[in-house]
Amino acid sequence: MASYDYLPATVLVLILLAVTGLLNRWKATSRLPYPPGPKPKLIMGNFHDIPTELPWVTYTEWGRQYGDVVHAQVFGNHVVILNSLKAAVDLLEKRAPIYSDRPTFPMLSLMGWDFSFGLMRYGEKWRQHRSLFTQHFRRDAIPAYHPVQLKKIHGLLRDLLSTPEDFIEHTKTLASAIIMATVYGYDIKLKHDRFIHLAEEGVKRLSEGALPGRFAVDTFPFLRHLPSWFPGCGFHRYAQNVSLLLDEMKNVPFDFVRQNMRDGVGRPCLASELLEQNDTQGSSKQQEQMIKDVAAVTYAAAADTTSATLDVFIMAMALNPEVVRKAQHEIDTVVGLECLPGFEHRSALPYCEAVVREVLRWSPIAPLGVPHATTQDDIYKGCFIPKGTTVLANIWAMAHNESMYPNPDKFDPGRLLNTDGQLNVDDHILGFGFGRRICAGRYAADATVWATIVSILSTFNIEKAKDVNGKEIEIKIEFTDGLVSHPKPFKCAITPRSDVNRQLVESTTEV
Ligand code: HEM
Repeated sequence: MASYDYLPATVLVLILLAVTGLLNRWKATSRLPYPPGPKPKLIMGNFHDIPTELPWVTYTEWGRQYGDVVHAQVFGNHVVILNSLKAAVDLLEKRAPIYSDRPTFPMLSLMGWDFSFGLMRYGEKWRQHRSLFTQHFRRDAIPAYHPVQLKKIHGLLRDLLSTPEDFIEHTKTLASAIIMATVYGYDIKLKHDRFIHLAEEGVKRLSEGALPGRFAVDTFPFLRHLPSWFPGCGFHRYAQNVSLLLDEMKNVPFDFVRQNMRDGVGRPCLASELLEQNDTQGSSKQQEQMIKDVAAVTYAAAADTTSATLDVFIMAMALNPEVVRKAQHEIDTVVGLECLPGFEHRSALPYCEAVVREVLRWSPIAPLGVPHATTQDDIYKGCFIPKGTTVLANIWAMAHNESMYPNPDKFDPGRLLNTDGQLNVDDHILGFGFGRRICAGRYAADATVWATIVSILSTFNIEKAKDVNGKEIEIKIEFTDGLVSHPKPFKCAITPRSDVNRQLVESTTEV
């Protein structure tokens, strides 16, 4: 047939194009070096140089040795670490169109976790999901959540009154309770809550499954095409189980919302609002799936981050009694002793605001943010950054930069205030990340964290715990590894400031 006559020529042209492309790429790469970094070994690259424990500390050290932008390579994959705010702003914000992708891991999509727009590739689907989320979590939408946030925070105060030693459990419950109430209109039960169990399991399997090196398929993606009975391919079964769990995690709370809407007992919440819109507009199944996905992302992104931040706050207070006293003095002066603080007091509490900002700076709970990735080759300060590079913002290094924050390990809210006691201009919260992938829930997070911190400070003292001999138990400042880094368990004493405060907490009601 005539069309076959063109085949050899077409193949030749395609080969020529490919060779030219490769040549161009080779020329670019051979002309310009990658950013400086530890010398890679053959095949494995820097696999053995990348630490599994507290990698941000090693990356900060690399920053001192090699500069603000450090390059490493793992089995041919490029990784660039940004150790300064300037480099993060230059690349992740000013060049956002090409630095807003997320790296892909075969295990992530096999498990079904790529439903989350927080981990999704940059593109149209991500844009739609993020925009749906933002409608409900943009700055001016947050005041609608204040009543539910305060109600759940008052529940936390009651929990701290009855079992203060379980404070880590209580901050976790608070973070979950706020999210479940705002997203699904659901009040969690304290023990054995099915929704929370599903959500926690889903998030746990994500951190286990996405752990670098846990499954060979992430290093050798071709393995995904081999059947599950093939030796070393057990990851298929693991992924399938997680995927079933995720389906339940997304669907079960929605069945609850739908049932309540039908019974007319539903409370306004994100899911019911979205479902109503969807029903009245007669939208598609695909639209409903997007609503379920976006709602489910919220739990995954919000619960752990918020509770870890509150645990950092409690640790910082136990270590810094003078900060507790100053903040309490400010609250007593502005709010008085007869009531609990509310959002209307916020602008009159600059010292407390500085405490919140210092908590987020002193120990950022996502020290390396969430990895970004490049969608095009790029050149920065004379160095070549290839398309597909994983880009890590070392938030920990930026927050501990001595020239911006002298004596950075010291917890000192005063560094964020002018001499007149008002907040200084440093209001860039590094802990929320950068550019188009910046934390989409930051306004909700900020409101919850602020209100919890001032509510606890207004009613409780936080001090080091004492042993049976009355000797203070030292607190080790240690954090866990992982995408979200929590303080390692520590003991402290959380006691009501006075009988008046105790009664105030007791007088808050459950309804
Ligand atoms: C103090 C608590 C929180 C901290 C420190 C935090 C921090 C972060 C960070 C560092 C990122 C990655 C940013 C980047 O890629 O540059 C992120 C992403 C995200 N966060 Fe948060 N977060 C917090 C709470 C929340 C809450 C309460 C919600 C939901 C209500 C939320 C929703 C999200 C979402 C959806 C993303 C993914 C954004 C995207 O990929 O487009 N976060 N967060």
